[in-house]
Amino acid sequence: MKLLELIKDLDFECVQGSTDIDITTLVYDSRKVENGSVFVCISGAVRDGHDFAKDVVKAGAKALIVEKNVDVPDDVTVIKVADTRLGLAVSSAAYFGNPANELTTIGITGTKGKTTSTYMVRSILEESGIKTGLIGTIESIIGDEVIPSANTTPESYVVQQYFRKMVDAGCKCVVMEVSSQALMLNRVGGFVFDYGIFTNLEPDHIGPNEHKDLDDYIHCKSLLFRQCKQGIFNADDSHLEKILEGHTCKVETYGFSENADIKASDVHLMDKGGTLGVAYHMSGLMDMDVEIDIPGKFSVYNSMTAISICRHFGVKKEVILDSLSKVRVKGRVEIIPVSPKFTIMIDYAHNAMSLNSLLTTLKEYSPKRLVCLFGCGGNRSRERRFEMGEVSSKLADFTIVTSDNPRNEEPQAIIDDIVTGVKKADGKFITIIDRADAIRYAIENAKEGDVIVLAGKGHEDYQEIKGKKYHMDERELVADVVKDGNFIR
Ligand SMILES: CC(=O)N[C@H]1[C@@H](OP(=O)(O)OP(=O)(O)OC[C@H]2O[C@@H](n3ccc(=O)[nH]c3=O)[C@H](O)[C@@H]2O)O[C@H](CO)[C@@H](O)[C@@H]1O[C@H](C)C(=O)N[C@@H](C)C(=O)N[C@H](CCC(=O)O)C(=O)O
Ligand SMILES: Nc1ncnc2c1ncn2[C@@H]1O[C@H](COP(=O)(O)OP(=O)(O)OP(=O)(O)O)[C@@H](O)[C@H]1O
Ligand SMILES: N[C@H](CCC[C@H](N)C(=O)O)C(=O)O
Ligand SMILES: [Mg+2]
Repeated sequence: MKLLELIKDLDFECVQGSTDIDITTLVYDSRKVENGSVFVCISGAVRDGHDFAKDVVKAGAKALIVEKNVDVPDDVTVIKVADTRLGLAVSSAAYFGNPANELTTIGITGTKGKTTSTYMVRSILEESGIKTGLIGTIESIIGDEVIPSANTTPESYVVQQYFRKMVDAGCKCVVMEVSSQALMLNRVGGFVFDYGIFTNLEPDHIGPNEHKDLDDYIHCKSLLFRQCKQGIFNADDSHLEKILEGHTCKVETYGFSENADIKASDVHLMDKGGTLGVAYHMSGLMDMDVEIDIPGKFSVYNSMTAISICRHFGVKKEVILDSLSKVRVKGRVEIIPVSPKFTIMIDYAHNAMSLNSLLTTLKEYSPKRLVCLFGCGGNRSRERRFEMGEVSSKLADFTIVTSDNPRNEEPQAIIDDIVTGVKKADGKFITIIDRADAIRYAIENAKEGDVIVLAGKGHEDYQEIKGKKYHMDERELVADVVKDGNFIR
């Protein structure tokens, strides 16, 4: 491939060398450079790719894409752009032959509900015969291939690479989670989404290496709607007006609001003995009764998100209802069958918003006792700890404070922060630093009618301590306790 072909859609200045050269690979990690590579210098959170300019030339790079000046031999082509992350996105799209043009692309953004909605969309579209790829927090699904995720939205090069693989695997469509960080860091640059969806927004991801403040967080989320053709929005969210600022897409809404294009009403929570679910009526652009075996009022929103999208594909109502009745998402209100006398579920709520909506909705099922077990991630927003502590203390009847992924922080220090929040609301609690011990305590002390929530780790099968990931799957921890049998049955 000629270098010019790769960068033709970029706004660039050729500082030295020629654009009429053959290149082999496009790379943004110096360790992957080969003879003939183009190296994109990214100024990251930890390292600066420009610092590797000399090394990559030694390793065979024939061209560099930069945003700062670099000192390399004259025969190396240097292309300067304003933003190398955007440069990487646009050149990656070209490198993989602009696969987004061969797919219907759906991007879902919002603080919560992205993962759940993407699986619902994929389930409905696949059931109706539309082969659909998925990219998100848990994994990416490309035909039969499943790749575990490091980020909710991967780097732009990986996004384009997965799109290409999806096209090659016969996918007609892709549904992906678009995090605010991804929008901030141009991971989804270089193409226009066919559909952009906004689920909801609450303050989150504000801190070092994330967003500098709430306005920046909102602004980044709003960028999706300058980069999609059809926007679909939660009409009930108080931040909607700001999210719509500067939008260039067509607008359609869903929610409980009178003026929503797709409206929900008559919500009934269902408790079928061990299975918690929800039913509601949908009217407006779509008229149908919906029933799903996933608990929570937020399941109404997530399913409305999915149905609003799938409506555009002309999917039949029966297919929608059938696939929604089957869809389960790992670690999202995932009920583990242990005893008919109490309910235990694994969930991914790891901030105040999700914990609040989860516990609020579970309370509506009128459990005899709501028990909430959680910890908070180290090297993440400290505010989350106070807030989650307070939310659990307020809403749960009993809180078990334990560890999540301590990362490089002291587990006890994180727990102390959570306890500060718990004490603010005066709820009953216990602290058990080891998560396995805490889970054992929760089950062995379960009472009839309890709903026990293991919050925060969801699909994760590890615990990260001081830079190392140790295997830890809550399903296995629960099974270990069940094996010993010291609980009510
Ligand atoms: C702070 C942040 O967002 N970091 C992300 C970012 O890393 P970075 O580019 O800043 O990496 P860096 O280590 O500083 O390196 C800079 C450049 O130098 C290059 N380099 C580095 C070393 C070397 O020897 N040679 C070399 O060339 C790197 O390849 C890179 O191009 O780009 C990487 C690739 O896309 C991401 O994996 C990484 O996510 C980290 C792991 C992370 O924790 N991100 C979080 C904040 C995040 O993005 N979260 C969102 C939302 C999660 C949710 O759903 O709630 C997400 O989408 O995952
Ligand atoms: N629509 C919603 N509104 C509020 N809370 C929700 C909603 N959907 C799910 N939740 C709660 O948030 C948790 C995470 O949901 P989900 O994984 O679908 O969201 P997400 O946007 O992908 O989140 P993340 O950014 O953490 O990956 C769930 O386990 C549940 O407790
Ligand atoms: N992708 C998010 C999820 C964290 C989930 C929770 N288990 C934690 O470790 O805080 C993050 O890395 O911030
Ligand atoms: Mg997610």
